[in-house]
Amino acid sequence: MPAEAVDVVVIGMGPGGEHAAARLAEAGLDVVGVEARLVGGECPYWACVPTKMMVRASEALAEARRVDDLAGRAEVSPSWTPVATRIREEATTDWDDAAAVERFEKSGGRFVRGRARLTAPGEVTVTTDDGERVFAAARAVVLNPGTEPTLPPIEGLESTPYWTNREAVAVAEVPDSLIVIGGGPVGCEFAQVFARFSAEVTVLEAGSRLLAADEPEAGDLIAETFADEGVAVHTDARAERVEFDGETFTLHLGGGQRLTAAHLLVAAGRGTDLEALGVGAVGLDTAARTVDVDEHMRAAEGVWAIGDVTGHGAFTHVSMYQAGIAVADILGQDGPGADYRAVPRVTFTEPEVGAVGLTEEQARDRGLTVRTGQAQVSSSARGWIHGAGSAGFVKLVEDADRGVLVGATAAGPSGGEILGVLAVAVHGEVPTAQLRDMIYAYPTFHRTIEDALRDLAA
Ligand SMILES: Cc1cc2nc3c(=O)[nH]c(=O)nc-3n(C[C@H](O)[C@H](O)[C@H](O)COP(=O)(O)OP(=O)(O)OC[C@H]3O[C@@H](n4cnc5c(N)ncnc54)[C@H](O)[C@@H]3O)c2cc1C
Ligand SMILES: NC(=O)c1ccc[n+]([C@@H]2O[C@H](COP(=O)([O-])OP(=O)(O)OC[C@H]3O[C@@H](n4cnc5c(N)ncnc54)[C@H](O)[C@@H]3O)[C@@H](O)[C@H]2O)c1
Repeated sequence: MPAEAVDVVVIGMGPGGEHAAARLAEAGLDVVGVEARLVGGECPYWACVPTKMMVRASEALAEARRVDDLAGRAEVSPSWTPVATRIREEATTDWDDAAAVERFEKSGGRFVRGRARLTAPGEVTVTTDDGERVFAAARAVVLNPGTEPTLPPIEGLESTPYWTNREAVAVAEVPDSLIVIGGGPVGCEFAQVFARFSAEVTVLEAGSRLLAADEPEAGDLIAETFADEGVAVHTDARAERVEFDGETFTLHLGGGQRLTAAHLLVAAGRGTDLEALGVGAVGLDTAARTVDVDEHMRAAEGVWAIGDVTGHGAFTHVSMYQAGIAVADILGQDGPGADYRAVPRVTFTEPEVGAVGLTEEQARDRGLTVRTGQAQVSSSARGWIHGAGSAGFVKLVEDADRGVLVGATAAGPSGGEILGVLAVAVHGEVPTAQLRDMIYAYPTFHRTIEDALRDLAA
């Protein structure tokens, strides 16, 4: 089959791929964007956007339940209908990407629905419903395949109707009971949402704490909140076998312990099948977990990779940031390379856990002279005024030799928003002495940063 000559093929149109494909097409290149599922990727249809709509609704319930403490009396009768409707109609247009495809085509790109793989340097073969198409990309192939949920090795799991995030965002009704395998960001966000809508939820985490990528204090805080809200958490726990009898899942843990629930959500991490993507055809390791890229996102001669697959943080903002760098490089423009010192991340539980840069442990592992400072939100004037729902803390990680922050966590009410100040401090390497001289508005939650700076100096 003769190859169709093009300038660029983008494989996978997640947030970064869609952005890169459109910008390159607008720059006048002949761009083919290939997407197996929906243009926009995981984020708008099965991840960030619908889950944050769920979180928003569950926070409204939690606030309403605090009325009794603060403002009289409120009866709360949760209903999933407005959440499911919003996700179906507003967020995903019933999981239809027609508008996104049209937007891309208006930018000048050509869209192909299908599954693509590299078959030779510069050559991409796409399997579509109508057969195979081959493209020869003269200038660039951009890989943005994202990740798929990983199935943990639990006997019997594959033959059960377990959920991943894709089924969980699309539910029409809240499950009566739910076991969540995995206490990372995905598991914790879903667990709290469904519990606040009255599901009986159990989280099973193989490691010793929730939110393992964050400061231990963050995992402890979420575990305490879950205990208060009736979410059962089993850490250092692994399922060995699972059965489904048509109504109930039974998970067999080590030591004869069993857990049962009507539904099972697998949130045990994510990965990419690099073999299926054909990266071996350009000399890349098909057995690796991620595609190594340089600071301009170059993975091999004529191949750029962006997004989750690069292993620099599985976040939409990282994918978009990398897309911008790759586009500039492909267009031959000068520009700064990627800088990951201040990657912000927010887990949208309540308390919200915002973090940037290194954790204390990561900073120590790098051999830095580390000083930390910490303060509780509830001890600040605003936390005290706020009352119910004010749990949280700010933790600062300083490179004491240089007197700058290299990492920080803001957990609590609006933790992800307070993080903005800390991200600037880490990114700009603002001296901690200068942060101490700043004026922090009274009485805001972000004044907890000032308290944590005082603790850092003590
Ligand atoms: C439940 C959940 C909640 C999340 N919440 C947040 C959040 O609040 N904030 C945040 O920043 N991040 C969040 N994330 C992470 C975020 O979804 C991803 O980081 C983001 O989607 C960027 O991913 P990406 O650009 O690598 O590609 P993806 O969004 O994964 O898209 C890749 C696309 O490539 C397609 N594809 C793959 N292989 C091929 C192929 N061979 N041929 C053609 N097409 C292919 C896939 O179908 C997919 O559409 C969340 C993730 C999950 C699972
Ligand atoms: N708000 C956000 O920005 C947001 C939200 C959700 C996801 N994400 C991104 O998506 C990525 C994937 O998230 P995730 O939570 O699926 O993955 P994760 O890798 O962060 O967490 C998975 C957890 O599952 C546990 N686990 C693995 N196997 C297990 C088993 N057999 N039994 C019990 N526990 C097991 C792991 O120990 C780990 O703690 C994250 O890296 C994150 O960057 C971001």
